[in-house]
Formats: sequence, C-alpha cells, structure tokens
Amino acid sequence: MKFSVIGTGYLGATHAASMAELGFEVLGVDIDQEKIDSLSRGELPFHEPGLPELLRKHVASGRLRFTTSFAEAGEFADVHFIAVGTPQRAGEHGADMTYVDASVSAIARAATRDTLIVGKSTVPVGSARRLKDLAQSEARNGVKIDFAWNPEFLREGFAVEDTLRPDRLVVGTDSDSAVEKLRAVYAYALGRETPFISTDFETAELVKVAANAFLATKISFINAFSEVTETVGGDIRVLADAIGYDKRIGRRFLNAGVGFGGGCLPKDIRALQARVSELGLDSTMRFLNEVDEINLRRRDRVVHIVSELLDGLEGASVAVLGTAFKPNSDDVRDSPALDVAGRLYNSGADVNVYDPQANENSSKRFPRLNYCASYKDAVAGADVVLLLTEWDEFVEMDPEIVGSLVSHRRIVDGRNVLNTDTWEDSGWVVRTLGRKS
Ligand SMILES: NC(=O)C1=CN([C@@H]2O[C@H](COP(=O)(O)OP(=O)(O)OC[C@H]3O[C@@H](n4cnc5c(N)ncnc54)[C@H](O)[C@@H]3O)[C@@H](O)[C@H]2O)C=CC1
Ligand SMILES: O=C(O)[C@H]1O[C@H](OP(=O)(O)OP(=O)(O)OC[C@H]2O[C@@H](n3ccc(=O)[nH]c3=O)[C@H](O)[C@@H]2O)[C@H](O)[C@@H](O)[C@@H]1O
Repeated sequence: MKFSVIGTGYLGATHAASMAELGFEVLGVDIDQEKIDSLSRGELPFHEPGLPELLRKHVASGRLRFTTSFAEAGEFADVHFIAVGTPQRAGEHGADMTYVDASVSAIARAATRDTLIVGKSTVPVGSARRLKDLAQSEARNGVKIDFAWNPEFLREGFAVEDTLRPDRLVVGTDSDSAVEKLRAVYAYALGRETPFISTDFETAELVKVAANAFLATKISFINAFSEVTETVGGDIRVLADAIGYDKRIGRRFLNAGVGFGGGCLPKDIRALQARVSELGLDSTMRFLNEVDEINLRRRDRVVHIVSELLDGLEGASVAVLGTAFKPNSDDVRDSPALDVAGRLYNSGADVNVYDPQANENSSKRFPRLNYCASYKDAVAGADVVLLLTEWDEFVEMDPEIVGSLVSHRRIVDGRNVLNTDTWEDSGWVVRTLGRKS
C-alpha cells in the first residue's frame, strides 16, 4: 500500500514520517510551497522532538517525498489521509471546513483508480458522511471512493511516540474493506493489542471532540478550585494530588495554572458547542462555555497579580519566560503565555520574553515584545519575572543566579512548578496560581 498525507503541518508531517518509519511509501501533499520545499530538503519547519530524525532518515531513503501536486498524489497512492487544518472561523465559534472540503474534492478528482480516503483532521459531527458524498461526486467516472474517519489523538511534544504507540485507534466508516485496509495500515499497533474501535462515522467524529472536551473540562475543573483556594487559603497542588489518587479521577490533567491553549482544545470545545447548537441542542454543551470562561479568567488573574505586585503596569519591566502553549513545542496558537505577555505590553509594561523554541513564532504574532536570546537576558533588570510555560530550563533555574540579574526579586509561577520555599529562602516574593498570597 502507498499513502498520501494531505496537509503536512503538525499532524500531517508526523503521520507521514511515522508511516514511512513503518515501511510504507508516503507522499506528503500541501498547498504551501515553502513548507513542501523545506520538508523535501529534510528540514522540519516546526519543533517536534524526534520528528527531524525520522524526516531526514526517510527523505534520504526515498520512502518519504513531498509535493504540491494532487495529480501526482492521485496517481501514486492507494490510501489518502486528510490532515489539513480545521481552525476556528474568524469571529465565530464553528470550525472552518474550507480546507478539508477543498482537499477532499481535489484528491477525489485526482484519484486515477478505486481509492480509500481517510480523514484524520478534527471535524464537526456530520462532516464525514457529507464529505463521503462530496468525494464520490467529484471522482472520475468508474472510480469508486471508500471513505473513513480516523481521528487523531496525538499530543504535540510526544507526536511521534503517540503515533507509533497510540492508546487506541478509532475508525468510523460504512465500508468493511476500509476497516480491513486500516487494520493492515495499523498492524504494528494492533500487534501490541492496541484497542481498535471500528464504528460509524458519527461516533468516530464525536469520540475525538469528546476526548478533547473532557481534557479541557478537567483542567478548568481544577482551575475553578484554584479560584477558591486563592481566596480562602489551601494548596491546589495538594488538592489535585489528593483527588488524583482516586483511580476514578486520576492525577493527569489536573495541573492548575494559567490554563489550556494550543491549536486544539480551545477551538475544539468552541466548535463542539457551535455544532450542537446548529443541531438544535442549544443547552446540551453549555457547560463548555463555562470551561472556556474559567480558562480565560486564569489569564486575567495573572495580569491582575502582576499589576498588584507592581502597583500598576505603566513603565514596569516584566520578564515573561515561555510563550509556547506548552513545553516541548514551538506552537503559540492560542497560547495563554503569549496572550498574557501581549496584554501586559498593551497595559504599558516593557516586556522581555524568551522561549527556547517559540520566539520566532511569537514574534510573527506579537512583534512589539522584546525577544531575548536566553532567560538570563530576559530577566535582566526585571521588576517581576513570570514563568508561564514550564520548560525544564525554567523549572531548574537557580533563584540566586536569577536574583543577581533582576531589579526586584518577584516571581509569578503561572504553572505551579517552582519550589516556593527555596525561592522564598532566597528572598523572592513568590506568587502562584491556586495558593493564597
Ligand atoms: N496539532 C496536533 O497536535 C493535532 C491536530 N489535530 C487536528 O489535525 C488537523 C490539522 O492540525 P495541525 O496539523 O495542527 O494544523 P497545521 O495548521 O499545522 O497544518 C495544516 C496544513 O494543511 C495545509 N493545507 C491547508 N489547506 C490545504 C489543502 N487544500 N491541501 C493541502 N494542504 C492544505 C496547510 O498549508 C498546513 O500545512 C486539525 O483538524 C487539528 O484539529 C488532531 C490531533 C492532534
Ligand atoms: O486534538 C489535538 O490536537 C490534541 O489536543 C491535545 O494535545 P495538545 O494540544 O498537544 O496538548 P496538551 O498536552 O493536551 O495540552 C493542552 C493545553 O493544556 C494545558 N494543560 C495541560 C494539562 C494540565 O494538567 N494543565 C494544563 O493547563 C497545557 O499547558 C496546554 O496549554 C490533546 O491532549 C491530544 O490528545 C489531542 O490529540
């Protein structure tokens, strides 16, 4: 079997390189010529641990190639994976399906023989059935299109590992032969007894957004308790540990802090609400509004803490450590850290920022911040330091060394990762989220 992977961003590039690693011949397709040129040279245009090595290896072996030509993909591959973006529509909550529609139409038109199209992008429920009809209507005479939806659950930062060792595989389709083909594609994981859930289109689409909605809810749940412990006293980390020992609850995704961001959780909970409203179920997912609002209030809270610490923001010197939406990523889509940095700047502060991987992406979105080459440069002369993305190099900072560089020893731990006692012993004023100051 030969594959094309259409859309070579975070998801598509990972899927393409991982499939090549498993021995398949893969052609990556994108409309972005620059991205295709870079990938063809074996250069990954974003940060993802472990992926550059796979990319270089399989570009060199010839098993992995890239193109902007759908005609080439239609001729080459037996299975086409759709991995294009489904961002939030401008000014609305719903998902923008124009990229998915365009790529499905284009590959269906280009297919020169019976073929299987497999959607991996995250889409509103009902899309797969519609896209299946669209694909067949665009196909050449005599070409039969099989269709399946196979949502992806990988995390950025662990994308290769999650692709090669998924927790489960979900396939929604109405075609037995699609199920058989996908069992063969994923034989490597099935050999390790990875659960393979074969279901209808709607369940598969909903499993994906249900998983992300659950994760977002878990984070906002603990962050709502943060608001309480910040008011009455208590320690949110101890609370999270204590409830997390209950196996029915589990400790993961109970890290309180500045909240969730990224290209997925925020847009997916909004798109889910928008879709169920379209279906006439206006109140069903209303709680996700609250999940979103709790999450955004955490950013307000950090800005408030800084303002309180400095007695106003105008002219203050602020160092923001971390702008990626999470560590081990250069992704700043809907990043809480970058949002906070931008708001402090807009309130009159002089903002130095440093992220080990995301400076470049951040400066495209927010060019007016002072981007620094190291955390030591960023904290020089600062009135307050904010730790907003928990990269190891920030968690491991020595309070004495950092203290020798700043103007005032004040730090806001927006991710609850510092040893507060050690920092306070070094004369720092430490403010955290989820503990009373
Ligand atoms: N980033 C992640 O960790 C995960 C993303 N997803 C989902 O996967 C989808 C893609 O997400 P990302 O990879 O993060 O997005 P991305 O923005 O990094 O990549 C999307 C790519 O699609 C390309 N594209 C757009 N229209 C195209 C077309 N007509 N033909 C060919 N290529 C086209 C773009 O140029 C871009 O390179 C989204 O639905 C997302 O929700 C799902 C699981 C994990
Ligand atoms: O649909 C997607 O694209 C992906 O979205 C998330 O993956 P990702 O966005 O890479 O990152 P997460 O590790 O889920 O973190 C999301 C955000 O939540 C925040 N977070 C996470 C955990 C936690 O306890 N607290 C917390 O604030 C992180 O800092 C980050 O901003 C899901 O975890 C993946 O399973 C899913 O495939």
